Amino acid sequence: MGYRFTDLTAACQDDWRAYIEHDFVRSLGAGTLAEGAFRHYLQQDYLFLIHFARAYALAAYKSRTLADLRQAHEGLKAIVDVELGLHVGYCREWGISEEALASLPEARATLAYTRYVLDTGNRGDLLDLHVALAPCLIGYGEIANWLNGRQDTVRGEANPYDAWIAMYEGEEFQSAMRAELEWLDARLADVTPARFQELSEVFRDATRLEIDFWQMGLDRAD
Ligand SMILES: Cc1ncc(CO)c(N)n1
Repeated sequence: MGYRFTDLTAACQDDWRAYIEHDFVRSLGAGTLAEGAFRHYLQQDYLFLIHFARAYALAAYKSRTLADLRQAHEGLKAIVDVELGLHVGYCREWGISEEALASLPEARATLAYTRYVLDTGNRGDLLDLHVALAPCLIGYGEIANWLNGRQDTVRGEANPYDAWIAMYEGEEFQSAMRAELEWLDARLADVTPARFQELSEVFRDATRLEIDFWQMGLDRAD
């Protein structure tokens, strides 16, 4: 007993590395990612963020304490008021209008991932839901930091995807990631080995679905 977040990544080390160090991420960092792949990813990520916001609404519903309710409320507000606004603005810079976003067909990888998170939260409790969301929030923060530590990563105007890295290395996202790590470490500290096993399966499945999300971008799959 006495688990913490790093035990979840350790329990699916190969999948976790395959997600963090995916070819999509590497080529985005090097600035060599095909524009069409990035555009497809951005469009699907708009749909992802809408369901991500719904997952925070579910977290509010699943909350037993005012502190948890507040945390879910803050997460929902951050996605709806800040992240989605930024995303729409960012898509516009890439020539994707809000009307185009509103009428997008949802790719299977987006459907699978977002509905998996919502189903896991519905089936389980608040901890299940947070563990299903952890690869998103903690993973993207770790990806930005991993990219920054690499020789092959190109920053500034020479990389058309520089703003994407900047968003996830930024203090706002990084502090949300640290808060999530703290919350998870506190909750995982007193779960039983059997419960940890259940949670590590949720974490691994969500991580595999993040891998599919990157691959969907590379393949422009629908
Ligand atoms: C698919 C996906 N995972 C995580 C994040 C981080 O919020 C995102 N925007 N999209």
